[in-house]
Amino acid sequence: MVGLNQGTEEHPPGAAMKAAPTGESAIRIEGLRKRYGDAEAVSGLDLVIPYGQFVGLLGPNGSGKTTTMHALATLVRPTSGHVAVGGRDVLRDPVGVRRNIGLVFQESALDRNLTIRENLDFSAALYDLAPDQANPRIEELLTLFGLEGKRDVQVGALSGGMRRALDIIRGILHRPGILLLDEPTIGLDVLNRRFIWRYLDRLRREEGMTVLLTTHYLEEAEDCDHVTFIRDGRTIGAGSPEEMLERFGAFVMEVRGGDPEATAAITERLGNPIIEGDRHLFRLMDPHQSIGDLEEWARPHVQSLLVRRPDLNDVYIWLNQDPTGGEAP
Ligand SMILES: Nc1ncnc2c1ncn2[C@@H]1O[C@H](COP(=O)(O)OP(=O)(O)OP(=O)(O)O)[C@@H](O)[C@H]1O
Repeated sequence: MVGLNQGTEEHPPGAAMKAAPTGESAIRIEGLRKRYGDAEAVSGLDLVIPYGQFVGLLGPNGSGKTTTMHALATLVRPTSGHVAVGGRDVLRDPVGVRRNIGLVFQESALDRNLTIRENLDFSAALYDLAPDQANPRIEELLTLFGLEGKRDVQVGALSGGMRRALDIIRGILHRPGILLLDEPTIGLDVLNRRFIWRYLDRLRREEGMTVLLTTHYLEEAEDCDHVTFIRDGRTIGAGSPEEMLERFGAFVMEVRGGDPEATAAITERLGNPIIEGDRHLFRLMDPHQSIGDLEEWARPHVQSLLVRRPDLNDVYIWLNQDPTGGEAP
């Protein structure tokens, strides 16, 4: 991948910023704390991301995801701890950090009164992209995202989905080596979400881009190399999605609307369930455990009963109810 920024001493203009400069991690967070008055938004977070990895930072509302992203993007000053991006410390070299990252944040960075093209030209200028570098890139991305016919339309007149696509174009215009995505697909329909993920996947594979993602759509994190679940600003579980699913169990028996007798009988066989609304999730650790008789007995006593493979949504619910659950055995 060619870095189109103006360059620094280590990365002169046009130098290849192929992901993996010597030894450094793309992202290194050590003991990050951020306090707002008496409240602690992030409480000692550690996260190290090697170059080229796709990592999900997952957690409920208010768990500290955006604050962490903002600390990485030099928008929030850590109260304590050490944060480095692309080998650069966010406090000592914020300009160097910003030059090498792309941001797609919850709040759009677009100016609603400018047209698409004006927004992108402005962004290109911010990253010191020369017009002969920026113009083909802008046109390529507008075409790819189906916005080429709208280049002269004011951003305020675009649909929410188009604005989000434009936010993403803006985030990757300068070919950053490291991309921070804070709920990038919020508000997009399924087709647009899939499209954007296919494109980001291509960028990762072809250009070795490092991606840190927060999302509430946990299926988007299934392709991550690593996921870190946080709550109250602390890690409550971390590993590859496969490892997390394995720790959760081989299968899950999902029961809705069971009468108390049925729920008690299943609990006796399978252990305490994870309860979410009217759903009881029973974890089956042994893939060979025979439960056919239990299923048959329970079916008439419940509204629905399904035995299925677990997914990251199950892991998320489990860890939020049992924050020690995600620790490696
Ligand atoms: N500028 C601020 N001033 C005071 N408190 C803040 C500020 N920004 C965040 N917080 C608090 O810090 C905590 C973490 O917020 P943060 O936005 O990082 O969570 P989040 O995990 O990104 O949530 P969501 O999923 O809702 O976006 C919350 O309790 C929030 O109220």
